[in-house]
Amino acid sequence: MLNKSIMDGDNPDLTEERMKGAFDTDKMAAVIYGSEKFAIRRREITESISRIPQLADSKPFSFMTREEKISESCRKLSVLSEHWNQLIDTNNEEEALHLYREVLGLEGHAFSLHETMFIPSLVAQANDEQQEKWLGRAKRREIIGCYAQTEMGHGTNLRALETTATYYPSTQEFILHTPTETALKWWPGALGKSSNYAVVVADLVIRDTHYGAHPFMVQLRDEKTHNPLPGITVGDIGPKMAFNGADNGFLGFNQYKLPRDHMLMRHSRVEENGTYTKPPHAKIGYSSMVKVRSRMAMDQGLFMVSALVIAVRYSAVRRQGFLDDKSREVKVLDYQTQQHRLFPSIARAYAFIFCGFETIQLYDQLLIDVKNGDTSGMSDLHALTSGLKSVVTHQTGEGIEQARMACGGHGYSMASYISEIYGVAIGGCTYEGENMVMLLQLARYLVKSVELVKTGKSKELGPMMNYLAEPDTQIDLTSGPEAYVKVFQHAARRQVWKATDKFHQLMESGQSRDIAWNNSAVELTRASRLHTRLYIMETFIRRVSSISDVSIKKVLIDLVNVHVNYEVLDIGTYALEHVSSTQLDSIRSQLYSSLDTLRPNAVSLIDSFQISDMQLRSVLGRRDGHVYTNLFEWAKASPLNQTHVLPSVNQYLKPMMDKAKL
Ligand SMILES: CCCCCCCCCCCCCCCCCC(=O)SCCNC(=O)CCNC(=O)[C@H](O)C(C)(C)COP(=O)(O)OP(=O)(O)OC[C@H]1O[C@@H](n2cnc3c(N)ncnc32)[C@H](O)[C@@H]1OP(=O)(O)O
Ligand SMILES: Cc1cc2nc3c(=O)[nH]c(=O)nc-3n(C[C@H](O)[C@H](O)[C@H](O)COP(=O)(O)OP(=O)(O)OC[C@H]3O[C@@H](n4cnc5c(N)ncnc54)[C@H](O)[C@@H]3O)c2cc1C
Repeated sequence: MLNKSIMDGDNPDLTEERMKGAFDTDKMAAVIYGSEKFAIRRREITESISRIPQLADSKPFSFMTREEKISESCRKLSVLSEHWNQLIDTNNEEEALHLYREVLGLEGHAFSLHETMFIPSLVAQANDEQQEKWLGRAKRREIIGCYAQTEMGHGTNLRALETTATYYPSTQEFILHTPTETALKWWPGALGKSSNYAVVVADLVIRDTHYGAHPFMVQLRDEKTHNPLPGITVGDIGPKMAFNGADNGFLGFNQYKLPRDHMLMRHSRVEENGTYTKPPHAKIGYSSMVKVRSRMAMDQGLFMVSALVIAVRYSAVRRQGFLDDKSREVKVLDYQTQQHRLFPSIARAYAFIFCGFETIQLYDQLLIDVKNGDTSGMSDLHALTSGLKSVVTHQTGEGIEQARMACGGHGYSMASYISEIYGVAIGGCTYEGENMVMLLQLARYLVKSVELVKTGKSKELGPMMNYLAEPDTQIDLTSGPEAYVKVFQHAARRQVWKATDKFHQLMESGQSRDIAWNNSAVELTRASRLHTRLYIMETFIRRVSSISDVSIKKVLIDLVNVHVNYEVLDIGTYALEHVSSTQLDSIRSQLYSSLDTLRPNAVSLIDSFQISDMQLRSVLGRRDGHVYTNLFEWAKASPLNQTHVLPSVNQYLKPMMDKAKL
């Protein structure tokens, strides 16, 4: 059996799709998740979880209030605490994340930021003694931590953070203080009610000199009572668009005293007498953000996949309208418009995940390099992850919204769960740096690269930048996916040069650097997007070329074909400067035929992610495909349907109608 999801009693339409799959979904899972070993571990963990009934959802998330969601995740965390070691290798971050996704879902929980930013901050920023003191406690979950940086008045512009940490040599203490309302920390996940510790980012002040943002380890709550400590104001910021299982919080300090050794001192130091040692790289304190950004291609890819699993399975069982055969309605997946809506997103999701693997590894390597005193890779990774987080979050949002619409009316119901996936995913357009701002960070790097080429220093170009120095060449579109890479290189190069030239010309015309930058900003962000999309395409092709299994490679090449054709058409206005409109027409035809080629493998391609029903939390997207029965059962379970007559009807509607009758 090639598609390992086939089971007796499933919806026959889905079984038919699974029978058509031309490759082994377990083997594809091994490619997706980086190794056969990890793909197997994922399945084992899912299987073990299913044997612990207390880890199941006590009712569908969509019927829970915010308070119930928070209580439910805490209940499960306490159950999990009895089983960590038997379920996962606790030192393996990917296993832990898989466990969290399965059991707790994507709406957030008390440890949302503990694993993703609190522990990584201690790993990257605390010195050995500090790690000795706190890291073990954090890893054993004796304490719960978060990452408190953003303030009500400032998130993007870190240099303007108002919270101060003023050092007093006489007492060898810092005083943490929130000088204004806008200086309140605002947004940090799990800060409001769950965390008792936080890595707090504050402006370091020594003898009236401001040294800028530095990280501090701060206890917020009493370890016995969980009450806020004196001098600390902390609470929840209220409901959000999604992610409501998390208690994003506010935090204020009133002259709060902190011992000197609570500043995280791996890279910068404050001595007892107040002498300050600066870090080896000015932005080394930003590493926790780079860590999360380096994960985002992977995590967003999985968000998009979740929506696609739902939409593709549903499209294979939803029958509406006729094609050739007028005796039976067709599966909506057979419509070209449906395929055009969904398949390019499947391709992007695979591409994002392959990119994600690379950037996660690059971050891990950077961590080792920095520990050994080599900070030279920081700028490259910052530029790459800034562009990547912006492009993948935007395209993931687009893809999830298309998936919702592809499910028609039922997509709009919480039974599909797509609206929640969408709400959580698009948070990524904002967190870890607002997308426009991060595209402009990459643009700085691109502009500097062009300046290197212009001044004859092309040899100094960073990785991925050599194409900026190359001349335009003739493109032969029949030569395979590499030709499409060339189209992207031409388009990205032209846009990067164009934006840089504009910026330079404005400065030459007398505008200050900052004003000229702002007046070129839209063109600069376009350059960053094209550059990043080129990187995604190259990585996708490189990864697929490296695969040896013939049947897996074949279907992934089909997917690459969908990707390259779709992407080039999507940047049509830029591509037109390098390919003729006749060539674009032929790309269009190839896209339509590549959708056709992919069609029989569509369900197997999304089944290969092996996202369990528990993790998916979608009634519409369940593996068994019994959509209508499942939907009806779900609606019957709605709290509104537990009585025939609601109290509000008796209290308001009936008297109103009765009065109208008089
Ligand atoms: C199936 C389901 C699957 C489930 C998956 C589950 C996954 C879980 C996901 C859900 C979890 C949710 C977690 C949410 C976490 C959110 C946490 C946050 O937002 S925390 C808060 C996040 N907050 C933010 O992200 C705030 C965003 N803001 C910032 O990061 C900064 O203010 C800035 C970078 C924009 C500017 O900084 P500024 O200091 O003003 O610097 P200048 O502009 O003046 O540039 C000067 C030079 O520095 C250079 N450089 C800069 N950075 C770096 C770097 N890191 N390195 C190296 N270099 C860097 C720069 O290139 C330039 O170089 P050059 O050109 O001169 O050569
Ligand atoms: C779900 C979620 C979870 C979060 N979790 C955390 C957390 O755990 N810890 C934490 O510390 N923070 C957290 N945050 C906060 C988050 O990091 C910030 O909201 C984010 O960095 C954006 O900053 P901002 O809110 O100041 O946006 P702003 O910068 O105010 O953005 C508003 C607009 O101004 C534009 N803009 C701003 N500056 C520039 C510029 N220089 N050039 C051009 N345009 C500009 C932006 O593009 C945007 O259009 C979270 C946020 C969300 C939504």
